[in-house]
Amino acid sequence: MARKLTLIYFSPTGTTRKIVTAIAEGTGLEYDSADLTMPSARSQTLAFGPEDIIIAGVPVYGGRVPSLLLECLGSIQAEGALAIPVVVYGNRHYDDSLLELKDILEAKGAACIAAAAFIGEHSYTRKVAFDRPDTEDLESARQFGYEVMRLLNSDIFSNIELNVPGKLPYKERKPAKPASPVTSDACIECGICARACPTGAIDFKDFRTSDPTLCIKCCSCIKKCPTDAKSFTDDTVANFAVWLEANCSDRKLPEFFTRESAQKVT
Ligand SMILES: Cc1cc2nc3c(=O)[nH]c(=O)nc-3n(C[C@H](O)[C@H](O)[C@H](O)COP(=O)(O)O)c2cc1C
Repeated sequence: MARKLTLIYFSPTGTTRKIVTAIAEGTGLEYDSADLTMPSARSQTLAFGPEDIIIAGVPVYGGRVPSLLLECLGSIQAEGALAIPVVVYGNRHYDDSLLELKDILEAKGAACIAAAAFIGEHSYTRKVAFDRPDTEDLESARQFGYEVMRLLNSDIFSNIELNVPGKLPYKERKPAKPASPVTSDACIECGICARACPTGAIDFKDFRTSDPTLCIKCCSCIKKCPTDAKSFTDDTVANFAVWLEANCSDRKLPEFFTRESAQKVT
């Protein structure tokens, strides 16, 4: 069967987009993209069928799939489609996020054939997983895409269920204290921050003002600001960044899961 590949992803600071794009390149298939980062894109209903392969990529937030994606992902129609859930995390851990993403896709009727967890520079601090995904990560992602297609096209493609790490109940979502970045005098009012904000939290009439109740602390505005004018002074973010720098500096490696790898283990 001729397969149609679609990438679905949410990626405020761009690491998830880089990974799913590299996986797609590795498959050798042409592909379409549904970038769910901006609010308008999240109101579309995505529909797929048996001829489709979906690569769904999300960043890990608190060990889970970001909650603002749940409604959009929950409205996908994917009966009979093949799916590859992918999470990208900031070198701490991905906890139950990969299992949660797999469960969401399967609840919509997709069959998950492979999955992966990759590492991206942490949203909160450039010092953790600095500049990842790097060349090695992107090569691993392309290789993973290639391998999935090889398995799919081979006789050994099995029907057994895909197993990924994670447990039920999923890690509890802790209510976050409302906060948003502050803006220094370095701001040149270019508006890149407001145009890049996935929740519309930054005021288009005054780029220095943002709504803490809408901010999801994704750090898109901070990382995209050309003059480094934005930062979090909020204790929880600043303290957590210090903790991450002290405790998560080891280089973690991407992990891959296929039905065939599960078969070898059993
Ligand atoms: C609100 C929030 C929560 C996060 N939680 C985790 C986490 O639980 N584990 C982890 O390793 N990284 C965590 N991260 C880091 C991101 O998963 C990581 O930086 C990812 O590469 C960002 O993806 P993006 O570039 O596509 O936005 C978190 C980031 C944010 C903004």
